[in-house]
Amino acid sequence: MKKNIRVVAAIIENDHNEIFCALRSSTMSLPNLWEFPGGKIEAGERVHEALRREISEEFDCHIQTSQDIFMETSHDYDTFTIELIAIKATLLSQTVKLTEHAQYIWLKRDNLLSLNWAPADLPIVEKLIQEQNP
Ligand SMILES: Nc1nc2c([nH]c(=O)n2[C@H]2C[C@H](O)[C@@H](COP(=O)(O)OP(=O)(O)OP(=O)(O)O)O2)c(=O)[nH]1
Repeated sequence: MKKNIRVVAAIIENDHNEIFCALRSSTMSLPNLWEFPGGKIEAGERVHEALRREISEEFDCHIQTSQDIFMETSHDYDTFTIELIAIKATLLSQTVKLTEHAQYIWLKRDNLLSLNWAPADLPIVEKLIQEQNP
């Protein structure tokens, strides 16, 4: 049976309505694909707590998370099934430092589909675009 992983990801939006997108590096799993930053929820960890920890580890910065879950989606990859939980957030820090990712970019919703996203993220991207063009 395939492994099931629970991953939490942040939809970080700035004052210009741009969203933070992160490029997985060539040495990470799902290399060279774009994602919403986050990572696996550890045993016994609360979802929001896991998200703040992952963002701090991967981008050396702090976020404020929304209480609500924006979207929960699941996707079957070849070797595992992902349950992906997306939560909106804002950046509290002035700077972001990449510790694992290859790159990041702030994009308006209209431009999100120009990136090559991890397949599990596409329903989230689509919901974000619909939010603006209901
Ligand atoms: N963080 C994140 N991971 C995603 C997204 N979409 C998606 O398919 N994934 C996949 C990529 C990875 O296979 C998995 C998350 O694992 P990870 O490697 O980023 O998490 P982690 O930092 O906890 O992992 P680890 O290296 O400590 O084992 O979920 C997304 O939007 N954000």
